[in-house]
Amino acid sequence: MGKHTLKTNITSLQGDILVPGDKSISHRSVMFGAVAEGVTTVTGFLMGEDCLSTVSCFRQLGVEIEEHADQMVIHGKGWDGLKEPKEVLNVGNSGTTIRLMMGILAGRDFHTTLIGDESIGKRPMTRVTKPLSQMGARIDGRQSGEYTPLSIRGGGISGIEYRAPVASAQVKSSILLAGLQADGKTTVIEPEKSRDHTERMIRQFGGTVEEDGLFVSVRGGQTLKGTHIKVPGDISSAAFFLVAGAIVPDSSITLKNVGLNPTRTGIIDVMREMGADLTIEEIDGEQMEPVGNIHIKTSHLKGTTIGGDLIPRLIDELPIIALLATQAEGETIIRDAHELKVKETNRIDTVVNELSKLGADITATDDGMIIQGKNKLSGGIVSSHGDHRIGMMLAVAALICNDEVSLEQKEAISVSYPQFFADLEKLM
Ligand SMILES: O=C(O)C1=C[C@@H](OP(=O)(O)O)[C@@H](O)[C@H](O)C1
Ligand SMILES: C=C(OP(=O)(O)O)C(=O)O
Repeated sequence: MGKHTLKTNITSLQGDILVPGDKSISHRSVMFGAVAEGVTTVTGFLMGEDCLSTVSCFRQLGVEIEEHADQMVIHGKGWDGLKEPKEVLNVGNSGTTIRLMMGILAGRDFHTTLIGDESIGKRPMTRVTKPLSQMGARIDGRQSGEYTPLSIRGGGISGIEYRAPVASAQVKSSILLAGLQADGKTTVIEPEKSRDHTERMIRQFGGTVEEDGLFVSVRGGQTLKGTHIKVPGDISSAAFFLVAGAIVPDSSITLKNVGLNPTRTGIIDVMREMGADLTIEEIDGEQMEPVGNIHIKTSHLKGTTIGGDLIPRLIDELPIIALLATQAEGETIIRDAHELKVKETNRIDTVVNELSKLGADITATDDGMIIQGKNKLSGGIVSSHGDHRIGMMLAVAALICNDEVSLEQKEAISVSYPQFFADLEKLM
């Protein structure tokens, strides 16, 4: 947990980055592969700590998963192929792992206990335990099922119609995964549309899902069939280089093989609105998920307002967008982003506190932040607070700092982007 001196005063970033696999899609490829019948092969899988937590949990549930240099091979034996684990399952730092897995376990007639790291222990779980209990799963946990450790005994569940109080793909996916095993029909109604990788993947594994605006429904008793998944690059990882390219002088970067699912491209809309010099070349129209190359150059930016149904389309990018806003002309307002408070850290507080240490003019609000732009950043000692996205945002901030910057808890970055510093170096 040592201190790491970051590169500062960078005069140019040039080159190409092959963006690592999408974290959301990598998790789902293992989960769907595990409950499908037959073999699933996955290329482009993200070897980040979060996705490896998913792999280890499903191995403990009796699923054989082979890790090769070029692909993952998952030997699915259907829903009934999952077995009661002998030990507690540890999801590490991964909210996606625990919430989606609860949906799968809700349909399984055996007992499982789930734990995670210190950060997971503070993240709200009744958003999934409540609807899954309504479906008939027996779940308990610390503070009436709000926090880990959680225990679940599933099986014999029935479909529900559920109005989700927050736009969350983890909540939606958890309920849909339970719904695929429930009696009758299950419908989730979201306040705003969240990422739809689960819906796409149900279809790719031969299942059926109905979508009608903010309504998503599945019927129970569906058998899924193993398939091949080609995981695109993660736009949430690309985001750090999109912002770096826009704010570091004399830069020109191409991000290759980036997933361009419209439920994830909020950052592109915002950067264009702010005046970023960004172009996209779409490739390979045959995949379940659209993919393209994004080119970014040093840009003259102006402030903007970000809120409403745009928020779920860029929720994980808000820390790096806050940094972008410090370099824009005028004020940027981020609102309707309460969800930032329940991520790996309270991302409103960590972004505001850490960027303030570097000299940014940024204020926390109840549901977001307000940033005054055209701000020279200085230097200082900052921390990721164990949050990968905060760590990477601070490393990008350092590139434009005049004085020395040291980063504490740098290792958190391996959760979603183990090669981050190696990729950044390539551009210098
Ligand atoms: O479903 C997913 O893969 C994710 C959904 C989002 O969380 P919420 O569902 O809590 O919004 C996002 O922040 C997370 O990084 C991944
Ligand atoms: C919030 C995140 O992930 P998770 O919820 O899976 O921990 C993230 O990756 O920014």
